[in-house]
Amino acid sequence: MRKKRYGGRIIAFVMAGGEGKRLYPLTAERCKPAVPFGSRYRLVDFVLSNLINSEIRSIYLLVQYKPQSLIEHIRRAWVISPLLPDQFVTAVPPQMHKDTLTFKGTADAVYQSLRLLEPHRPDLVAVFGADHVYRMDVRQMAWFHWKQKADVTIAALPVPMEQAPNFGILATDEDGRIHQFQEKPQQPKSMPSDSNRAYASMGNYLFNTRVLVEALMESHRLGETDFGHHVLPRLLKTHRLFAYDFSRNEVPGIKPYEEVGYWRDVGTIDAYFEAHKDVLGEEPRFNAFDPQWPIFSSNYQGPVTRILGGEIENSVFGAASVVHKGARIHNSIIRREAVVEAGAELEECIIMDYSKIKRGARLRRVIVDRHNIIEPDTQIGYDVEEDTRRYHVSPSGIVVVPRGELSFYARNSRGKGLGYAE
Ligand SMILES: Nc1ncnc2c1ncn2[C@@H]1O[C@H](COP(=O)(O)OP(=O)(O)O[C@H]2O[C@H](CO)[C@@H](O)[C@H](O)[C@H]2O)[C@@H](O)[C@H]1O
Repeated sequence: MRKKRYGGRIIAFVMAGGEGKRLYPLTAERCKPAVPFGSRYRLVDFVLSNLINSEIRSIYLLVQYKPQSLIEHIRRAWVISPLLPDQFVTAVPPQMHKDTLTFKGTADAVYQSLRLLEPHRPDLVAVFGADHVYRMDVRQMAWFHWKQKADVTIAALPVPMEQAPNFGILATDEDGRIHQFQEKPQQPKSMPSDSNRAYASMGNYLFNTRVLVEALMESHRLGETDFGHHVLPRLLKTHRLFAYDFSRNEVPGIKPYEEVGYWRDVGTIDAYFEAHKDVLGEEPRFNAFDPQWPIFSSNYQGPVTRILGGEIENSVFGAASVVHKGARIHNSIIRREAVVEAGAELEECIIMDYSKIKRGARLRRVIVDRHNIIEPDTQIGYDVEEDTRRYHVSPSGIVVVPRGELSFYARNSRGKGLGYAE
């Protein structure tokens, strides 16, 4: 497994300002990195866990769009230790220097935060996205970067051709040196070895610190704002850019049945829904509960889940949920403090925190966002026309019930909506 180690100092900027338009309505009130995932995570937990497990523990999280849920989550879940000042996850809003009130793009976000590097004097800066579900040992990428004497290394993996226009697409020499980079090309080129797939950037970069600082100062001067569109194509002409093949990354503890190099950009409701299927089953494609590579999240102190009866198959539950007698739950994910009442039926559903599915309601292929009450005997997922009138329906027919309104608090028996589920 991992034999050689990179010995320099690495600081991380995690770009967590994404609006996630295609995940609407899950991103109506929160940024994409704060979108809940699985039974207890938010999307940002994956990149943060990967960095922490890779011993990169000085992390600046660049936030912008609707950041409140994300900031609250970081405050509760990601305090490393006040005794270790070099180990932190800090949310950084736009610095409002001169003319800038916002981050104008990913490169501008890092440019505005460059001063934060000064006290650390890192050898490398990891600039990572915050929106993906995966496990990665970043030390292996750093070792590759050092060995190749790279200025910039981009983590990359093959994707099916039909998805390629959503990504930065690379072409490399045999040793991984990049000779072409196109951000989201209309007509992507396939890999020479596989005409059905293109080699895509994962949006995770390692930069030699000086190269990054000089490149971003130049970008700022030129009015460039984005890594994929501007900075990387320009650096390609003058510097050594390499692609790190993510399929070679070996995460300790991976089970034989798991997909090697599992990585999902859950950018749309359909992709988000599909990725949830990967965490279910006796042999899940992606197992987030690996003691050798833990995915950390909030440290919840409430009660455990209570199952009072019902018929349950292939489903996972967050803490403090309640399943009443006579409920049927199949192939579903029930997050924290959710309640499924007697006679309610859930088939392939994601029920988020603090939501209640009342007696006799039937839901099929539905995502219920937080703080909702689904009234008794409601049917969702059985009549597309009706669902389209009332909710959001994705191209493949997944229904999303948006986050509950403030009236939820008034309707909830405790008047607050945050008591333990009953
Ligand atoms: N203004 C801003 N401030 C702070 N953070 C911001 C931001 N705008 C976006 N982000 C964050 O930056 C990351 C990249 O998001 P983008 O929307 O810029 O690119 P996209 O994911 O489309 O492509 C990118 O990621 C894909 C892989 O998903 C690559 O293939 C592609 O080349 C690359 O550009 C995300 O984590 C997002 O949350």
